[in-house]
Amino acid sequence: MQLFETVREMGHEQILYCHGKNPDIRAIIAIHDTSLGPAMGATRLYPYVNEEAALRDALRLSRGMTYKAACANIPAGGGKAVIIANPADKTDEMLRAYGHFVESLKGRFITGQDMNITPDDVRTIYQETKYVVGVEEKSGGPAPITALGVFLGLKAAVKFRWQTERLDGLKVAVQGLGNVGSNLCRHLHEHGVELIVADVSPEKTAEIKQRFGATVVEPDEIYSQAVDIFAPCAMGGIINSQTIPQIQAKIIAGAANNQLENERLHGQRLVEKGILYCPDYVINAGGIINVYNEMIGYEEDKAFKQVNNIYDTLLAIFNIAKQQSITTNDASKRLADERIMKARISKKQPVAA
Ligand SMILES: NC(=O)C1=CN([C@@H]2O[C@H](COP(=O)(O)OP(=O)(O)OC[C@H]3O[C@@H](n4cnc5c(N)ncnc54)[C@H](O)[C@@H]3O)[C@@H](O)[C@H]2O)C=CC1
Ligand SMILES: O=C(O)CCC(=O)C(=O)O
Repeated sequence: MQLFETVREMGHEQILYCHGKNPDIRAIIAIHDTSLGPAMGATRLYPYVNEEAALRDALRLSRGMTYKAACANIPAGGGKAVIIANPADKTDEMLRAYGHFVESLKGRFITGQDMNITPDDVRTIYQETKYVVGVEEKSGGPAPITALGVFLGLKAAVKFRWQTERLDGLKVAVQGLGNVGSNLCRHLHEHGVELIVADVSPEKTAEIKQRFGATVVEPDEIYSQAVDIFAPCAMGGIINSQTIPQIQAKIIAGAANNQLENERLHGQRLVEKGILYCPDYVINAGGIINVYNEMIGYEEDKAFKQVNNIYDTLLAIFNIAKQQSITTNDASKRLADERIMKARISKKQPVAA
């Protein structure tokens, strides 16, 4: 990868490579855009196959955070960090060393909990830096409110597609039953939805089967299920040339970041196949909305009101996409770009930064 060429093309401001020998740590903090405010984005720990895969994930995730904050109308920029490690090798020392790197950015980057980072880990990082959100004593982990936002976004998609407020009788396939996926299953079950689920963890599938009567399928069988809605709540890149031909659902509404492997190509393929796609960074904004509110002084009512807006924002995006014959992903990106551009003009920054 030509690093400077890539970041120029994607619009990143800064990439910080964090390295330590004792404790052993390799992490990448990517700051995409701070036109709207300090870069916010949680930290993911993952055993990436190589460093390029980790960098690519950090670059795409951080850019998604810029669009996410802009579409949610939150005065925050986009950033994200990845720690390259096997979850089994995670130590408190590693997390504290990582906290030092976050602290060194003096608030330009504010982080929280993504995959394989637990609320206890957030507390450990918090020992070294105050630039951490989603701390248990404040607003808590953002996953339940992210799941609520995804649920509301899914309802907006059902309303747009089938002109109904009701979900009972629908079948939803949920991929990934972690912090967000399990909470989404709860909302759907409470509204009479039939669940088909998959996770690489047999403990998690067993729990969701027992709690909500879900049907469990193998991870690679989740795409081809005869369902109304597919809800990806695990890794990104899962909507691609291999999976699109298998998908029978008419709506894709899930929490995973960066669902489209190639935004232009696969966004267009979904349109051709008549599948309504809820742009990930719009439907999964509940987390950033909640942690942003924590940062400015948490008021639960205010945060929930903003999360409720996800429903209307998505309906507006679906309508723009329909009227302008563009993909829903392009419609949401236009909304984000307009807001970022306005902020740059009012701060007298170059508009094409
Ligand atoms: N936690 C939050 O508030 C937010 C999370 N997201 C995104 O939502 C997704 C899920 O986040 P969390 O629930 O917090 O993560 P998590 O780590 O709690 O859950 C992920 C789940 O996916 C499962 N999984 C991994 N690979 C899989 C595969 N190939 N097939 C099926 N299941 C698989 C894991 O076993 C785990 O149960 C991630 O992409 C994350 O970036 C986005 C916005 C906010
Ligand atoms: O938890 C955070 O720091 C912000 C939310 C986030 O990272 C995400 O939406 O992916």
